[in-house]
Amino acid sequence: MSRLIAIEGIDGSGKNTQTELLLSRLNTEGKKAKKISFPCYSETFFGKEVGRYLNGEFGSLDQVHPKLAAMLYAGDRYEKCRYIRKLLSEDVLVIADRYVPSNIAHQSVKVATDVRDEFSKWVEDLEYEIYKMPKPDLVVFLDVPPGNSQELILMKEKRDYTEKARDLHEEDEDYLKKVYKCFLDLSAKPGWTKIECSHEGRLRSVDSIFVDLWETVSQVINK
Ligand SMILES: Nc1ncnc2c1ncn2[C@@H]1O[C@H](COP(=O)(O)OP(=O)(O)OP(=O)(O)O)[C@@H](O)[C@H]1O
Ligand SMILES: Cc1cn([C@H]2C[C@H](O)[C@@H](COP(=O)(O)O)O2)c(=O)[nH]c1=O
Repeated sequence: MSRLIAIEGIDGSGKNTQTELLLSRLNTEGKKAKKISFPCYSETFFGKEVGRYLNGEFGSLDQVHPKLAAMLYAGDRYEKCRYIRKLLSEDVLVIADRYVPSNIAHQSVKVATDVRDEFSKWVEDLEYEIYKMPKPDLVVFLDVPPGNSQELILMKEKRDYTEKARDLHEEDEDYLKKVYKCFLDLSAKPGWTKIECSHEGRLRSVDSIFVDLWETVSQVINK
């Protein structure tokens, strides 16, 4: 059972929370599973540079060309490519807390709408063709609207790469709204499942969201 499952969503949408629960449930069920989180801020050469980018050290959001930012994230993932391939070859289920779709959603919204598809294709070529990253078998979008996620961002623990409560991406609410819309559009594509994490404007509980996530993942791993 070689499977790569990516959990996606905007900043502060509960990806870490849900991927930890998923890993623990898979282990309880006796499945071989590992979790990997991107960016790998402290482990990889490019991950450290991503931290500097998100701390604003290379310029503001509109000063850093999205292709250059995307290349930092892609480089970080490429440094983990061999590890992921090894796990998959050993039939270990790999749960990715963010993967290539994060690069598409977060970087493509910085370019004009008429060239967004072209930009997304460029990211896919870079990651899947040039770097030969394995493609995910399932992408789950945790649908938390930006209004709900802002509170969660502020609940996060301090990060090593920044002293700020909100990093370069998180502090720009208009940008996060565009990223959210982009994820919504992507989640209609084949291979994606969307989980609605809020109801009537209120965030659902961690446990109830996990019920839906487990049902979605079970269908893929039991195929
Ligand atoms: N459904 C929920 N209800 C209430 N609090 C939640 C829920 N999901 C997550 N949280 C809390 O929100 C904060 C952010 O969650 P988490 O770190 O899982 O998000 P994330 O999507 O991984 O964030 P990021 O990608 O920006 O690092 C944490 O403090 C977590 O405990
Ligand atoms: C993997 C990846 C991430 N991003 C963006 C998404 C977030 O705004 C940050 C990472 O923050 P987190 O709190 O550590 O999740 O970076 C991106 O633009 N491209 C990517 O590939």
